Amino acid sequence: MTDFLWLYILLGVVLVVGLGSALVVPRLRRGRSDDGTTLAPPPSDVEDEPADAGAADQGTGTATAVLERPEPAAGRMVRLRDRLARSGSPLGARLLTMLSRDQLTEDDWDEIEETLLLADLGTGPAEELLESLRTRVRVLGVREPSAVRDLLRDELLKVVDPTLDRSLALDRPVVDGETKPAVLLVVGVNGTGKTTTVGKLARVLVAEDRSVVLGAADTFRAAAADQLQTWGSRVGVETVRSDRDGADPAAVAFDAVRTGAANDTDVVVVDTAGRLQNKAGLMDELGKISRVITREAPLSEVLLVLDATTGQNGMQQAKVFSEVAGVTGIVLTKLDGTAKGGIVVAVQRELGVPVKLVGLGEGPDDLAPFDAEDFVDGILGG
Ligand SMILES: Nc1nc2c(ncn2[C@@H]2O[C@H](COP(=O)(O)OP(=O)(O)OP(=O)(O)O)[C@@H](O)[C@H]2O)c(=O)[nH]1
Repeated sequence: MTDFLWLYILLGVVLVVGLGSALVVPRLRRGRSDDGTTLAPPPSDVEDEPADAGAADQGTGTATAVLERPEPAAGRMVRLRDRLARSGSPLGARLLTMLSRDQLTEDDWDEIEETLLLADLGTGPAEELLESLRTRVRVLGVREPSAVRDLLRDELLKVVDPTLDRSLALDRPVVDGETKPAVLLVVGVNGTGKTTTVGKLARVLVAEDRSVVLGAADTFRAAAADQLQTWGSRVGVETVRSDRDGADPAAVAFDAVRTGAANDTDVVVVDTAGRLQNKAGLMDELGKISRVITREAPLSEVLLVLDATTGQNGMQQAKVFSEVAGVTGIVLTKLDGTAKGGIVVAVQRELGVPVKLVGLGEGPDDLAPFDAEDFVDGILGG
């Protein structure tokens, strides 16, 4: 009898332990997401599937008690005027002074050309602008300051090109009858302001009442994911990330898009490290990220972030990124820190894609949709 009693106790213990682990283990496997979303590994039949696909962890960062209300994005470019004025003698002011001289000699025209080149406009657009100005000044004989200003405004506007479509592609694509999020991939050399731009862009989208998920696929710099999560949590936006240093960026990007699709999110914005070790390495990394993302949803935009203060020097790297990543739009950051606005024109010409957004400072709402007229008025200074 005593022998049977021990047997019953043993059976009871086995049952309790078995039941407990059946309930607890799956919960642990779901990661630390507190909104119930599960981690989503990429399809296993993929030949270039990331080694640690599905390893991304999710930090919702939505627990912040008071969410910030980002400003509407419209009209932000007006700030450019003040910022440019503070960053040194604006291009426009110098040109206006020269063009208003009584008799414009060859030396004056040389000086004007030099000013345009120093402003990073690039040789082609600078010559074009100069030619046009020379003809119109000769024909019209304008000297009166307001007429000179109008003329210069006109010509600058032409080279900046107000006809380009600068809107972000945010329409949600439909794949096999399912509406997916619009996916924006953000690439560029480290230090140009990618992570900050993704954070600011989340705010622009939230201000437009869109739901957003951020993907912290810059797994190279450990602090980048924290930085992004902080940006997101301030406006109630979820950040999908990995807590493991050096995790596969493609896996994190995939998980972010999967999470966005599962939650019926409008836009997923993916930050990348994009370190320019060499062209082949970069092609490998960005190629893998976009291939893995497109298994879940097509890429709506590939935005290249460029630092305006690096001017023509940044152009070579920009070209490599544009060749490798199929860039659809440019974000020009730190425009507040340079008097050389000409880079807007040069980069559009070189890469053949429009500047869509500009960074005008370090403040959370210092990212503006690019507007050609506001930009020209900004560099003309008033
Ligand atoms: N003045 C100014 N500073 C900016 C702007 N955009 C970004 N920054 C600053 O540029 C610095 C670098 O920004 P990050 O966003 O960390 O750059 P990143 O490209 O993500 O860098 P990695 O993560 O190393 O690749 C930060 O100090 C930003 O505040 C801008 O439009 N104007």
